[in-house]
Amino acid sequence: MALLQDILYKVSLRSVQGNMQVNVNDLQIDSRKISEGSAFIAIKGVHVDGHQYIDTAIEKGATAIICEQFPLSLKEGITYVQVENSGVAAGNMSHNFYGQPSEKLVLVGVTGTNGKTTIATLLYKLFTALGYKTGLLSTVQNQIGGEVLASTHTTPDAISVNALLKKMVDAGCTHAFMEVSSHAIDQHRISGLEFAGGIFSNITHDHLDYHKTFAEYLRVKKSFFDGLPTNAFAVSNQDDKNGSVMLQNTNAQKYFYSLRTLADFKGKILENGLLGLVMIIDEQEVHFRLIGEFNAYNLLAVYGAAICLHEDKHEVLRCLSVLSGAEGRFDYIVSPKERIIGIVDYAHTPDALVNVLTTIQKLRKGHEQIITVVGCGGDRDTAKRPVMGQEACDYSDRVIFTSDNPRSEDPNEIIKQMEEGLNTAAKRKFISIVDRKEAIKTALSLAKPEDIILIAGKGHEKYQEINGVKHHFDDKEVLMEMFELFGK
Ligand SMILES: CC(=O)N[C@H]1[C@@H](OP(=O)(O)OP(=O)(O)OC[C@H]2O[C@@H](n3ccc(=O)[nH]c3=O)[C@H](O)[C@@H]2O)O[C@H](CO)[C@@H](O)[C@@H]1O[C@H](C)C(=O)N[C@@H](C)C(=O)N[C@H](CCC(=O)O)C(=O)O
Ligand SMILES: Nc1ncnc2c1ncn2[C@@H]1O[C@H](COP(=O)(O)OP(=O)(O)OP(=O)(O)O)[C@@H](O)[C@H]1O
Repeated sequence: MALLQDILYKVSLRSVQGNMQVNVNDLQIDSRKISEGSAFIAIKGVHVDGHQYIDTAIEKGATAIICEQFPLSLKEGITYVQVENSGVAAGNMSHNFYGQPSEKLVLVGVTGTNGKTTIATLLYKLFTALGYKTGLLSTVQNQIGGEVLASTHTTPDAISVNALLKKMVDAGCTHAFMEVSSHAIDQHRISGLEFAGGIFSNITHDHLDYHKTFAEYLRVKKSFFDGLPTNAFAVSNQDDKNGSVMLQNTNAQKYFYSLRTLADFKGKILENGLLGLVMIIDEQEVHFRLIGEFNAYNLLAVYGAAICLHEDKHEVLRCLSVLSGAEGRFDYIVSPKERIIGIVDYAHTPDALVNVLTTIQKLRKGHEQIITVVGCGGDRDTAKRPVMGQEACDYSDRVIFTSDNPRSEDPNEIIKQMEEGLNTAAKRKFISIVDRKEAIKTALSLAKPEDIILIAGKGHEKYQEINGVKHHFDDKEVLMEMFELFGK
């Protein structure tokens, strides 16, 4: 419980009708979650305008309304607060309501098209290994010093973020690492948070269904760094075309990592194989369990951030060397008899798919086939479908197009779009099997000893979303079932 006036600290107010000295029991941006004595923040969303639920919220017990426009008639006994931007207000108000938890933690945000989960998870594991009680907010899961909480978003809404950060403070966490998605930046889910640092991994074509243009996507990502305070650090990828642009207007202390040029955190890959990476970082040769060049970048980003947080470099490298990555990220199992390698990977963007396939190409001995099972999600960026279809064929010997999370779309239509524009060579390599389990089964039936099967797109997910219903589905589980079924 807190005073409305206190919760509105740092919020740009336009006008107020009613008493600011009322106690607020709870804060909500969703009228369906309102309880007695709550404050309801009306936000104009992508689908509907929250302002239309103001009266419903009052009927359910809201006593304070925060909005951009007052409703035509105001109800007695209710405090109405008009703000410039409800999304920004939601961020600041949540921060205040939950006792400004980000200021009591060393909070680091990770943004970029690919690598956020891996980097944030590695930081969580590293700082835990270094002896800190640590929190994590990620696509795969949220963690509070070892306690695992389900995750619904890459970056939850402002209220949930602050509630989770408060839980971390209450549990005695000193550090928190969180993924910062472009949707979250745009929707002000991180407004009001005090970051000790920000990390940029890379930026490529993605989420243009939401941001419309690449320039807008870039601007949104960059605004995260523009908003960092002077005492924060910003660590960026020098080898990404937009790595410098990302930090050009930040007030934070700038640092760069690179595998190619001189940088604050420079790495060199000596070996890149199925047993992991051998790298030189800061003149120290280290063996890592993670696989592939993109993970060399992730490791450098993590190393850079840890150094910015004044950790001892030898300790950091020692701890990093034994860590595995995030679940469903280049997660592989080998069949007992025929040594078929099954890789489950979350790659669901054109860039991530090429990355994982080129990594496999580099790691293969040469005689094995690469069989890829891949689909594209429904109700999301459609432009990537033909691109991913072609890429899968370019970098594999056999490809099976299948269903991902079709959501409200017809999976056959999605697959058709993946098939559109395939070149002649690609047309000879693919088949389409809409049922994902059947597709994996077929991949196994095609596989000869030591072949490599990549199942891309869903990684850690334990479900397949069809028409609003989440059906249990676990790529790795199906893969193991098929290894057994075929006795390979
Ligand atoms: C497209 C998008 O980002 N939508 C997010 C957005 O919802 P919205 O704008 O559609 O909300 P809306 O339905 O228009 O409603 C507007 C407002 O009215 C309120 N409302 C609505 C109905 C009602 O009866 N009463 C009521 O009060 C809603 O609570 C909301 O505050 O704001 C909600 C609250 O923060 C989010 O949960 C929701 O995420 C949806 C579920 C989603 O799927 N988002 C994805 C695209 C997303 O955010 N992904 C990124 C990761 C991307 C990546 O890197 O892969 C993420 O951070 O997870
Ligand atoms: N630094 C990187 N550069 C390019 N690709 C990467 C990088 N790190 C991981 N990947 C690839 O992208 C996939 C997604 O990785 P990860 O989950 O860490 O990214 P993410 O940014 O969190 O994505 P999402 O928000 O969609 O979960 C991985 O499975 C891997 O194939």
